[in-house]
Amino acid sequence: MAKQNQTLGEFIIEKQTEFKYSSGELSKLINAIRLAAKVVNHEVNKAGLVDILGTAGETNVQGEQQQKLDVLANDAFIRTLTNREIVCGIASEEEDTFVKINSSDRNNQNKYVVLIDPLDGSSNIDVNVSVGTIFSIYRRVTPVGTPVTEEDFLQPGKNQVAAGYVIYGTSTMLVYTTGHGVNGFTLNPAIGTFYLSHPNMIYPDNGRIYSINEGNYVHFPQGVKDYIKYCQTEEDDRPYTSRYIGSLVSDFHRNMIKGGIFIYPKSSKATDGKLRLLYECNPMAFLAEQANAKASNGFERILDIQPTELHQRVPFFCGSKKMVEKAEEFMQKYR
Ligand SMILES: O=P(O)(O)OC[C@H]1O[C@](O)(COP(=O)(O)O)[C@@H](O)[C@@H]1O
Ligand SMILES: [Mg+2]
Ligand SMILES: [Mg+2]
Repeated sequence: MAKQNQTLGEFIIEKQTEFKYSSGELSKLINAIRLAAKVVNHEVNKAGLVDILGTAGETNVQGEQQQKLDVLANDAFIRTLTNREIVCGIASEEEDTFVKINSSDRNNQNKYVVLIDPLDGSSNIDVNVSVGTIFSIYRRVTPVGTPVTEEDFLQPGKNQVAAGYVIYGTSTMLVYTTGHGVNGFTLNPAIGTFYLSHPNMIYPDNGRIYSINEGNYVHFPQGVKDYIKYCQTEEDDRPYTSRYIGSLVSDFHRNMIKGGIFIYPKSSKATDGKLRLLYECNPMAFLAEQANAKASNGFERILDIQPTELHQRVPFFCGSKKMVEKAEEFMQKYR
């Protein structure tokens, strides 16, 4: 049983002993992510003091201007995971294609691949609003001992063995699941240790917060427009409150604690929406379902979607079960 204020390190060991056949590889991997998160946290906290605000001058495969912190966080996670030789491949929002980790054959004995969004909420970096990191872990499908292929990354979200995020906000937290509930750990910056502060996190079944970039309203599908109107109507426990931070991790975290729905729909400007299936929607959907919530593309369960491309985008409806079901009802009307 998770004990309040248990350290993340203790929790990882305790959870490992619960699995008789566990090789300890996943524990080492979560530990490495913990370390990389601390490295990035250190940089994020002093952004503005040192020259890490602003753009890096490069454009990533999505055609987005890379922020200096995007690049820094990407390097920190790839370096930390590579040096510990515990994964056989990494895919990242900031890398055109997946990175094969095979400095020596021994590396290929590893059975996990990791997909990361090293810095989520990039548009908020320079304005001191909370940002995050998102990670997703799979067991490879190709034989151990052979170089990884794209097939190892293009797995449906329901195959994830672990997923989580780090939020660099008023405090720094690491929140993750290995398919046995969701637990949140807060970093004590004085001693650099994560402590279990939010055991067994559960989304309220219903909520009163809706979170969507209404600036795109005119481009939204009619179902989404109708749902927004529903949220704003003076009836029953409505109107709901509108909250939109613009960092997926932060909007998700708030909704998980308070109850709410986050929607990034497709639009006439972005026919598949904006968020990436593999390293944004799948990990958040796994966490949501483990916390008794729901995640779909408005019609289909996110975790059932068969990926076809590393950086593909999907419409994203995620949050308190009753709210997502209501939004899906509106979408169904126009299917
Ligand atoms: O500015 P918009 O269009 O509302 O988009 C905000 C969304 O884009 C993101 O910033 C995309 O993630 P990245 O910052 O990792 O590219 C999400 O965190 C956020 O939910
Ligand atoms: Mg992101
Ligand atoms: Mg990002």
